[in-house]
Amino acid sequence: MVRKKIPPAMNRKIGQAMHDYHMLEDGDRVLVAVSGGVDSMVLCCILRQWQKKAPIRFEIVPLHIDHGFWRRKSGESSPHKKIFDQLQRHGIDLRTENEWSIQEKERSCYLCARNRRSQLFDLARRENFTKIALGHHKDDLLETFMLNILYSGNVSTMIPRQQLFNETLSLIRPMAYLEKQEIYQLARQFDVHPVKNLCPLSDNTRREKVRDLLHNIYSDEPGAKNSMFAALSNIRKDYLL
Ligand SMILES: Nc1ncnc2c1ncn2[C@@H]1O[C@H](COP(=O)(O)OP(=O)(O)OP(=O)(O)O)[C@@H](O)[C@H]1O
Repeated sequence: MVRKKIPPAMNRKIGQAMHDYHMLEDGDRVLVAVSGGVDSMVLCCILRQWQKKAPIRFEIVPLHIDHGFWRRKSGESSPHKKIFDQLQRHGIDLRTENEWSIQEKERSCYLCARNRRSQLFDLARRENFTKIALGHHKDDLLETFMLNILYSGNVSTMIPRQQLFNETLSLIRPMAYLEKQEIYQLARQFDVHPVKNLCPLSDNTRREKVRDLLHNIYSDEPGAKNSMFAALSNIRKDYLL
């Protein structure tokens, strides 16, 4: 059975993130970036529920960028219908665009993600969207923080709201305060299932390493996740080099 109501504790976290970072305003047009993974599909369902209840009016348009990996696998069909059907049950229409083409011999995770990002920005600006919503969550933010410390030598992460193009467009991450486990719980409740990513490349070894590392830290020290997350907004500049 599909239960659409978001449990109050999770709804409070979403509301807190929205409030802390002024994510939504009356009249917003929100382009929701949907990969077909569980996070961005749950994000769509959350925004749909908020749209029904919020005292402000905003529009949501979920968009999937099809990288076309399925074309190279026999028997596979486009992810559009698999995502579309699931979101339809929540009263949401999915739009799909083919990715801007990339030379196959040049394809890499970095290039693919950069290309997708440019395509999202371009479409958002051409069609007067005010926000692009992404499915990142608290665990993603902590992983990125660790990745940047361990491999890039800087202290930073993905921020819940990022202003772009003279503040005419913002990237928002409404699930910034939700943990991955909570997103899985919502996925079961909303009855959404990830659509398999058929990308033949996987350049995620560093992220996976960091994920394992963090998992071990959290198992040893159950309070560590919240403490690390709090540290992201408690910078003592006088005690840094
Ligand atoms: N093909 C795509 N089309 C549209 N948006 C995308 C696509 N791929 C990724 N995104 C957006 O970028 C976010 C981060 O992408 P990433 O590949 O890191 O996904 P993820 O952490 O596995 O999350 P998800 O479960 O949503 O795939 C996604 O949550 C989604 O909002």
